[in-house]
Amino acid sequence: MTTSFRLIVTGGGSGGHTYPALTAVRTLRARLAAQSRALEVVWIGTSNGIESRVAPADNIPYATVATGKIRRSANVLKMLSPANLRDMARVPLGVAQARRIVAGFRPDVVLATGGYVAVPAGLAARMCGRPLVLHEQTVRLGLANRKLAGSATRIAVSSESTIPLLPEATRGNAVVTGNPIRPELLTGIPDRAIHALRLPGFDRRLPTVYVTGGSLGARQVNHVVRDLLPWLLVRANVIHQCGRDMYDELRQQIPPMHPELVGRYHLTGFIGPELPDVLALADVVISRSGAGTLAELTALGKPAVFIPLATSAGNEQAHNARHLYEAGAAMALLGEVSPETLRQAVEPLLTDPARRAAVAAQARAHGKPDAADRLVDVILSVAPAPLVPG
Ligand SMILES: CC(=O)N[C@H]1[C@@H](OP(=O)(O)OP(=O)(O)OC[C@H]2O[C@@H](n3ccc(=O)[nH]c3=O)[C@H](O)[C@@H]2O)O[C@H](CO)[C@@H](O)[C@@H]1O
Repeated sequence: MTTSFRLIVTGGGSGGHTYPALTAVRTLRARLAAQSRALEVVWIGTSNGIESRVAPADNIPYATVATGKIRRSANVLKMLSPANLRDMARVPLGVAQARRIVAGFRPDVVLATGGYVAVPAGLAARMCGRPLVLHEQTVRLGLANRKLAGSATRIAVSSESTIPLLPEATRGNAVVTGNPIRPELLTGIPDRAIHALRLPGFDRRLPTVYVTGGSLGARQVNHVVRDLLPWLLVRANVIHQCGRDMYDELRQQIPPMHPELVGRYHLTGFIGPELPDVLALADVVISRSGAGTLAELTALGKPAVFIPLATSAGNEQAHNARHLYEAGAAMALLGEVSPETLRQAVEPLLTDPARRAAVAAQARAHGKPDAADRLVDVILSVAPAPLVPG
């Protein structure tokens, strides 16, 4: 092997920030291995976010730094709440800790994928003079990436429509890569999901609906699906991912139903390694429109009904959902969210296979399955040239 490549990756808090980073690390590792180079990597994340489980499971050395989650509010008194003041005081500590890690490891590149933990490591990259690549999953920059944009060597974005929204001085550094998705998501096998999740009551003559509220689950999606279950389960099998924290509460609220219908329903907090197979089994998806899920569903060409998070900053999820809806690539609840509006949106996808196929084809046309490779191109392009033994 010649010289190894050193990467610091930082980002997390939710699946949306974590999985693109993980996919970039794996893709970079494979690319370097093909050139007989090794990857040395350290992930700087939070102590309890999804990344704290995902990175060690992939044998990626993991470090935490003090972070401050600033709770934004128009109310000055709320901004100055004890929790916010305590968290703001942690930011300089986190930067000092991240700086020690960056100075000691001397990475060729620092990759930051968003979430408040990315701020100290991104600032440390600049202080130590290391190239910083940001990756943004959504159309408008998240808070962490906005803070770091001026320090970035390159800003990798998921959509062309992000570039005009960047601070003017940084637009020249923007590159459209798309949002990396885990390659294994494209290789699922439906029958494996039936065995792995133990679904003997599923009726294979019926379509299967996968319900997902994003990595943390979504109470609104859970409730509207719960209320539509008696209607849905007559027509479909349902796998319902509701979020780890909401599982116990929701389990208690499932309406009493005929045992045959109950057998067609599977409730779970989080789908781990079975996700590729669950997606392969799904004929229709009911989902929040977070950027990660959207990138995955379009790459797979899955017909979906989106229920956007209405309060997300800049109404990001509604924007995502509307964009696909207007292209005929998804159904979306853009106004009232109720069991009845969900029924109206999902019924044509369940009962009309030609309609389902048409929406699926449009969805696939919006996918960018090569985003990880493009992001790795950007990372390699800003790295200092490797030392070649003379
Ligand atoms: C509530 C919130 O703040 N949502 C934001 C968060 O979404 P959040 O992280 O929830 O959602 P995303 O859709 O971006 O990503 C979810 C990721 O988790 C994975 N997954 C999900 C459920 C599961 O059981 N198993 C699993 O592996 C999905 O496959 C996907 O890779 O980050 C996104 C990307 O910055 C933003 O667009 C969202 O607005």
